[in-house]
Amino acid sequence: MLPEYAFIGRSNVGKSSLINMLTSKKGLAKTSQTPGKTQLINHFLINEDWYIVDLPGYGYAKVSRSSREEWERFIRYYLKNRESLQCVFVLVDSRLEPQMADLKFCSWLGEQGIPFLLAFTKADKQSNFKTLQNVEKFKVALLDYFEELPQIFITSAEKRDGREEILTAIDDINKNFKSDFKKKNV
Ligand SMILES: Nc1nc2c(ncn2[C@@H]2O[C@H](COP(=O)(O)OP(=O)(O)OP(=O)(O)O)[C@@H](O)[C@H]2O)c(=O)[nH]1
Ligand SMILES: [Mg+2]
Repeated sequence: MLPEYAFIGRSNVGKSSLINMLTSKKGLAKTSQTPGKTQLINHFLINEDWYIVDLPGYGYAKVSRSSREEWERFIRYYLKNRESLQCVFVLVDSRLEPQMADLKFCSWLGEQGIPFLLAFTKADKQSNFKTLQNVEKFKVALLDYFEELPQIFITSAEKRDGREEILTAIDDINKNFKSDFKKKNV
């Protein structure tokens, strides 16, 4: 069993772009200007060591309500039951003020005891000041739901910002995963 990391966020937030940036393989995860491009759970094996999972965006309004609800049920089922899932990267658009859909999703992860990290996307689209302002507002809003804040990354797929930080965080979690795994086999 290999450790798995799920990337999720609202439609068009830049999940597939961030995955491509992290893996350095352009075109590995399909990106698009049309929200809703990713409609399946896509697994990408990285270094034969761990998986990234590209999930379809939540809150995508253009598919029918029933198929959206079905997908959301499926994603929630996957997140709750996937044994190899180490943590979830919740992607948040750094250009926006805190969005209810994102906060609710984080709160749901918290209720389920699913560990998550936050990655703010598209930081190249505005000034650093504006990005940090939105990140700060999001933190304040999260504190309504959590006593402690998760680890936060500020990223740009365009400029490849945040790449080392995220890969280092994944590496650290992988190390623990491997030692646990070994213990069980001795
Ligand atoms: N400038 C800039 N554009 C970005 C960045 N990340 C994504 N984009 C653009 O945003 C759009 C959506 O990106 P995707 O990676 O397809 O988003 P997604 O979250 O996978 O979308 P769905 O699969 O539809 O849910 C594309 O036009 C990307 O080029 C970024 O860091 N900077
Ligand atoms: Mg996508």
